[in-house]
Amino acid sequence: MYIVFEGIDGAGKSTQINLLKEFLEANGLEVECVVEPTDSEVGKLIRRILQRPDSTTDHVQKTLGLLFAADRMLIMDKLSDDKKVILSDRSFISSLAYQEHADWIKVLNKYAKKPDLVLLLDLDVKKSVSRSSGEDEFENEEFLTNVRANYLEIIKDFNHEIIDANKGINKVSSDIKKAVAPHVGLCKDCIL
Ligand SMILES: Nc1ncnc2c1ncn2[C@@H]1O[C@H](COP(=O)(O)OP(=O)(O)OP(=O)(O)O)[C@@H](O)[C@H]1O
Ligand SMILES: Cc1cn([C@H]2C[C@H](O)[C@@H](COP(=O)(O)O)O2)c(=O)[nH]c1=O
Repeated sequence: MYIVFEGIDGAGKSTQINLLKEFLEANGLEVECVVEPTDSEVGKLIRRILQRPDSTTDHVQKTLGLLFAADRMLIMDKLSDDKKVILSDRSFISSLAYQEHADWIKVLNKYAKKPDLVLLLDLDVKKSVSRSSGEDEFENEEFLTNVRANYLEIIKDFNHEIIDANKGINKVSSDIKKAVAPHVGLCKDCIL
């Protein structure tokens, strides 16, 4: 089972993945977490580029689209272990939302694994900017407003749940557990 967390910067993906991992393991499931960009040499290059002042320009966005596609190929083997629940912090859906909702991104990610379930943590853009470190040039209101709009359109093509990430951490966690439970054979109504 390959479950992907998506959402704009600061939506709570890392926080919620850790809480869901604890919950699933407490219920006897084997869980592995992955994150994009990865900690590979490609991922490290990506993170350096994200901090460049020109990272939101068209040509750098196209460079990032190429690099993200290559970076995620390096973890493809991890995503196909059917004995585990794989929780991923981002996927090729981020490339569609952040770089461009276009065929060239879909072709580049032809071999990327399609998620069994996408949890879109939908957050108000102003909250995103206020929660972000400000290290990445992406973390600005105008850019993230466009990314959020892209997500709400793109997500329709996937098996998904939209989670209101504006709520408190524990309420968001409860909503996520209820959304995931039926997909992993757990009782949804047993979750507070
Ligand atoms: N529901 C919430 N309410 C208030 N603060 C939250 C909530 N969820 C997460 N936070 C806080 O917001 C910040 C970002 O959270 P987190 O790193 O989990 O988000 P993220 O989606 O992984 O971010 P990024 O995509 O930028 O890595 C952290 O300081 C975290 O404690
Ligand atoms: C996978 C992926 C990520 N991004 C962007 C989104 C974020 O602004 C940064 C780093 O991600 P993090 O969750 O903040 O650690 O990279 C992107 O533009 N395209 C992608 O495919």
